[in-house]
Amino acid sequence: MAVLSKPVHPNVQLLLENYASAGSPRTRLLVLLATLLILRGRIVSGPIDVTKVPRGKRASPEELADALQQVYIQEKDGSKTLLVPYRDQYVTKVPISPISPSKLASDAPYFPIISSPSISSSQSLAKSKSTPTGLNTTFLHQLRSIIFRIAIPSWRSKETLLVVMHSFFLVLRTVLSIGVARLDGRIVRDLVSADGKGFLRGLGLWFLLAIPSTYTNSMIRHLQSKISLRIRTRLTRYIHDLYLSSAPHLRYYHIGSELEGVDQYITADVEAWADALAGLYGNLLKPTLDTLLFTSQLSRSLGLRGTILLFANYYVTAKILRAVTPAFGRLAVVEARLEGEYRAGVGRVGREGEEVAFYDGGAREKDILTRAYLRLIKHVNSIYKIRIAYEWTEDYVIKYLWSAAGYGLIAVPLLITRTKKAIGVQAGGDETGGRVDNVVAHRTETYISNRRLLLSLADAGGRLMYAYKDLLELAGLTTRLYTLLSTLHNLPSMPVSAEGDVIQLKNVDVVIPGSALIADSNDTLTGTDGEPHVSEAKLSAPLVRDLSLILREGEHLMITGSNGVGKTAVARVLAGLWDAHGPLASVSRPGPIADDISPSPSSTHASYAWTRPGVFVVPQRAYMVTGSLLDQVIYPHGYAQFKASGRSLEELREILEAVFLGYLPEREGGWGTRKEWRDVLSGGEKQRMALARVFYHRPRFAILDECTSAVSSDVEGQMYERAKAMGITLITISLRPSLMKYHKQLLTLTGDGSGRWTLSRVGGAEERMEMDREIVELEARLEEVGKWESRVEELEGLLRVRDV
Ligand SMILES: Nc1ncnc2c1ncn2[C@@H]1O[C@H](COP(=O)(O)OP(=O)(O)OP(=O)(O)O)[C@@H](O)[C@H]1O
Repeated sequence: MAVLSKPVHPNVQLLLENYASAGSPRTRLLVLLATLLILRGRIVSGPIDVTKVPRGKRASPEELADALQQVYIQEKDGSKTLLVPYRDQYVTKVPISPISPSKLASDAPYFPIISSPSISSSQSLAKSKSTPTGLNTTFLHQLRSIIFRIAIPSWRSKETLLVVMHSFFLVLRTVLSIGVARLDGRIVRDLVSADGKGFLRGLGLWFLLAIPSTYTNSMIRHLQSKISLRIRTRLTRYIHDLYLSSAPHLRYYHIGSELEGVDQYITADVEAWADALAGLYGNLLKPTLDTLLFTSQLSRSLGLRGTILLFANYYVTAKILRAVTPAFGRLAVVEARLEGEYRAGVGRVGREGEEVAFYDGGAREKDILTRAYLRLIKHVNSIYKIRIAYEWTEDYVIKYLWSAAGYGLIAVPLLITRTKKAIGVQAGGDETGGRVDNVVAHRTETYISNRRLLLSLADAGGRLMYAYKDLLELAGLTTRLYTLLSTLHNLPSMPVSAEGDVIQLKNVDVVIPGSALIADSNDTLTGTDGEPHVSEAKLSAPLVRDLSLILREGEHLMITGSNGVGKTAVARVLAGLWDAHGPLASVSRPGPIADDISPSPSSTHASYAWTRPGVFVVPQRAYMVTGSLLDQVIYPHGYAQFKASGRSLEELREILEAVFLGYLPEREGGWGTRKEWRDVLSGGEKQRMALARVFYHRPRFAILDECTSAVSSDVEGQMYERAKAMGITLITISLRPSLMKYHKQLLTLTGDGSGRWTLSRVGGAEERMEMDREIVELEARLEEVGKWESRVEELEGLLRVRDV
């Protein structure tokens, strides 16, 4: 274990030696506690996977600059070490090991979708697995899957060590509580029997015992927070790996239609679940232990009758409280959902602020947000109301009923057993006054100890009841978390298309996925690969029917057709975002290819080895990533990949100049400037930046989806020519006829609802016929010009006559 491999602290060495030579058990106990105090720091710092640069060693400016640009070190085993700047002077190294696909695949069977028969087949995946949230076997199954597959995957994990330490301190606290109860009784006994020395000794011990007691309390809180944080980290990393999976899964893309408010699930729900689980362990273990130990302690002095009464008390209490406990789990689920809706509303206004401002839509947005907030608050208020009755009953039962029962139980030994003995002793007539005092002192000691134990017992009972409520809330949160995980695990992935040198679509029906992700066993056909495939009968009419085309390098294609006809839908199929339907459908795409690239035809820079992506899509809405100006150009690559590629800033500047954005680094204060680029760049600048990415990556095929609509025609033309000169084959989706001349093929989607399409060569017979038709039309119109002119003259003549 890493903790034990560290050199032993000199103070610990000294204490261990003292421990060996210590005489009395009490001294040994004190030495042991002091040793634990010193070891604590080392044990607790053990499970953290953040290695700090040694204290005092500051990072060099280069290291800091690298860290600021999010550089990571790629390790040999495939993991990464992220360099995170901290306190402006240090760099923290955070090792990140991605979860292997085989681990994800082996976990998938543990997260099946639980379908409810009451849900109709047309409802989505997530809705179909809404399960009752209570303490039932479903909950246990879900909890077990999340804990043992993700949160604490192995008994040798650091989380286990933390749980063991937490358990140790929880037991220690209970043991110390019993010690305190005993000592309390002893002090009062010495006081009653006027034993000054004993009283002072007891007081001294009291202060000594206070040290480990208070320390134990703070350690319990500390370890609980640590466990919660570690569990949250594990879950978050796991979910990130699943959620942000690359093709063919693209779960972040497909989950949108399945689960609303995914951000709420990933952020707030994961945190709440980790907190609830870590808190519940302590809240359950401690009072359970307390109840067991205190009960065994009490039963010694209460005798059989008292013990039976004590258990009768427990039974009645549990019955009453179960009857009045509301469905906290279900309430927690609804609260989390409403919280998510409100949060999503606030996020939307933040994102679309400018659009809302142009419409001056603040008042309308306020209405929407207020409505979402009021729905949430109404629910939270109703929970508070439900809680009043529950907490009132709980307080009454735990505080007053238990205390009354406690008095009764204490009276058993005092009034019956001991009184008889005392009377018997007094009746003997040979007792001295001192012995009577002794009896009273012992009776007081028993009373004080028992009373303290009973108070602690009442406290433990209260905590157990709270833990029951927490358990129900955990059940609710578990349902939410499980819903997220099972949805992520069960999203059908797109079939991997064949790789070739050309883009080829054969007999493809382009269909809106809508009902395409129902993984219900009744509606889904399972393919030979075990992945769920969608029943064809469920799908709506195709936007484009039986599409077949082959696109070789250099055969630039333009896709056109009226709005909403399905042009982008074709691009989605080409990019592998949508499935290709049809009994004989097949898609093949070119894969990445290694190439030696010289930066630009005119450049003096040395050429470099570069892997050109097969297909690169520039979407209709320009996307700006969080990060520096440099990050915008190289997206989806990061700074580390840029550095590793050996490409230079000079080359990036050339690329920006090619898209007429050469002024940006100066205007924005350099390549490293971080801004909200979505707002800083104009619409046209964002579109040019998107083309700069195409020039940077140099894909074999680039799909440009109306991504130059805000760029002036001359600039657009120059960018098109440059892309072609770089050897990029263009697939342009556009309604602008002026772009046709840069392409060799034209795919026209007719858009009459039949899904028909035509593929023609630009400048080919069909296009010439089209032009001829247009010329005939225009000539016919020109012939009418003479008639219109004479009519104008006629009208002007009439007006002149009227004026006279
Ligand atoms: N995720 C989706 N869910 C439901 N319908 C969708 C979805 N995506 C697209 N559609 C519908 O499919 C049709 C085709 O959409 P597409 O974006 O391909 O149109 P387009 O031809 O590119 O139009 P435009 O020229 O306006 O960009 C539209 O009617 C659209 O409403």
